[in-house]
Amino acid sequence: MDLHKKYLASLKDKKNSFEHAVTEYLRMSGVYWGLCSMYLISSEDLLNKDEVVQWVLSCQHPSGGFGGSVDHDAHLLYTLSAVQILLIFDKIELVDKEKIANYVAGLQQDDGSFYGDEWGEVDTRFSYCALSCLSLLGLLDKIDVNKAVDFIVSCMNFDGGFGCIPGAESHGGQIFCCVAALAIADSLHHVRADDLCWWLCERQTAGGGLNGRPEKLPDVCYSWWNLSALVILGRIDWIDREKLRQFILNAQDETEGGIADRPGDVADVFHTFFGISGLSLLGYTEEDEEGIPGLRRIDPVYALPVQVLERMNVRVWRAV
Ligand SMILES: COc1ccc(S(=O)(=O)N2Cc3cc(-c4ccc(C=O)o4)ccc3N(Cc3cncn3C)C[C@H]2Cc2ccc(O)cc2)cc1
Ligand SMILES: [Zn+2]
Repeated sequence: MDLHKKYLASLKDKKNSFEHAVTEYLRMSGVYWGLCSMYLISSEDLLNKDEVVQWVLSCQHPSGGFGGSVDHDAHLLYTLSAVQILLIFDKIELVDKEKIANYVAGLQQDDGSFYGDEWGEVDTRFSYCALSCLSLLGLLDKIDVNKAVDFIVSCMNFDGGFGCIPGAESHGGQIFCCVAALAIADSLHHVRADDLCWWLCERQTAGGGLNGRPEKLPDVCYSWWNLSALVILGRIDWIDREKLRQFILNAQDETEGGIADRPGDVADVFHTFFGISGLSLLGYTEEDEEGIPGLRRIDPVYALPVQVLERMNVRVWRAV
């Protein structure tokens, strides 16, 4: 835990690294992954709250949307990340919620789908970003939720999984987005839970890690994508939790801190966040028996600390 705290706190000082330069376009999400990781290991105090909040606000456009960095175009991905950061810091009152909600609602299409931004890419990832962002702002009534649900259901495949668009293959990342979005819309009855959870538990490989599609290598981030869907559908016991826990712990960098996509690879903030979140979902938090001291609970639907959601009176997910 101490090494992970040092790793996460050091990210703000690595502004000249290659990785920092090539991930400028998603910096808003990178800050959310880093900050939420620090909160989950009870070390959010290591960040300069006012400095981060001012930077987030400097990325907002007149449209109400947020870009991935200063002077970057507004996008739904980074608008959600900005709202999540402000909620973790309890500073959402600094923004005009209606303005953000109007930006998000303006991206919904006639078939219920969402563009990621003005350039028109459609992906079920963006359906999740829209429903999660509006739900967190308490403004779900700004969109046609029934049509949003219809589009998501149109992306369901024979295997019970979901893809980016109708007819696209099932993928762990899209399955999280669609199942969590349907949960927010109180529409989980559309999910063929046994078929989908069979597909999800089949994603566990011999080494204990989960992959995102059949025949692919296991990857720590699917400890979030696949596992959160299993938790939402109440079937976490369909996988071997201890073997998955071991896979995540083996992906830790024992010298520098951080967690990689799999054992032996270089750690990054993306996989550090999803590894810590996976351990939290597996029930190894400070509230659980044999839990990791200092590890807090994460909500499987909103990917935010449960304590943050409870402070906001947003309904926290309880497995069915
Ligand atoms: C290293 O190659 C990639 C490939 C895709 C991407 S991505 O932006 O399309 N994206 C998010 C993502 C981020 C990172 C990363 C490393 C350091 C930082 C600093 O903030 O961020 C690394 C990977 C990654 N991927 C790729 C990936 C993860 N596991 C397997 N792969 C191939 C995911 C990808 C898609 C994505 C997921 C969530 C999200 O909110 C936005 C985009 C980024 C780097
Ligand atoms: Zn990954």
